[in-house]
Amino acid sequence: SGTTRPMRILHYVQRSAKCGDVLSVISAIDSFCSKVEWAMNVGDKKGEILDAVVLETRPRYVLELGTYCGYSTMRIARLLPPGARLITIEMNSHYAQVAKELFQHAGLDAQDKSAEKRPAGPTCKVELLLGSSSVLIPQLKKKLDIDKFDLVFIDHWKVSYLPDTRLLEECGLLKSGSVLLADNVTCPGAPDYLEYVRNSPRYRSQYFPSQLEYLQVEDGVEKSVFLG
Ligand SMILES: O=c1[nH]cnc2c(O)cc(-c3ccc(F)cc3)cc12
Ligand SMILES: [Mg+2]
Repeated sequence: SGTTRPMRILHYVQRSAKCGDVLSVISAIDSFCSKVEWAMNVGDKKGEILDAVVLETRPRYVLELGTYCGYSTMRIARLLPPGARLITIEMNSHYAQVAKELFQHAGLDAQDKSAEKRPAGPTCKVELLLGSSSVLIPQLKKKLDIDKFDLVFIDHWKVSYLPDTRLLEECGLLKSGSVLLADNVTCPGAPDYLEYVRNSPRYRSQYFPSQLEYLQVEDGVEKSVFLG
């Protein structure tokens, strides 16, 4: 089969969203995925919860686990002040490539950190890392000169939610007040992660009920504040 789903999203956006207009790219993805073909973006309903948490947290350092086509990356980036840094990790190189092209269409100042040709240091807001989160998380402090994250959006593979959270703790990447926001804690579900953040004395956790992107199926996001 010729094209992939991410490519079909990209082509629809390139045809129908205004260049340099990140809101029109976000709404074009939502209209494609609600009218033409479902895709695993956080979507507009859970996206509004994400927006509210970003605005409330006013983060300077953000980590996203699971870029996919970059829909939530763009939702977050549009709400960050200049000088803030958004690191997004994707292990699928095709997804990462499509995300980069969507960022370009949106006029988002993004760079592919795995590409050597760009100048060193944070010249822009979004830094896309290609690789496995479990391999890259322990390298963030040294490679990217990051100390702690104010906000982590967890939206990759459900079996990695808990081990990667433990890894963030062990690598000293969370500070008292750091916020974890996890997508899909109901569908497909991340039961071991939920059990951990809801029972650990080191987190104050809150569930925001919503619906699975573009469908009438129950899902929700879990906001967990690290208490140090
Ligand atoms: O694998 C996923 N990663 C990140 N987000 C996801 C997401 O929002 C939804 C789903 C998903 C949900 C229902 C279904 F029937 C099939 C896939 C998967 C992921
Ligand atoms: Mg998701």
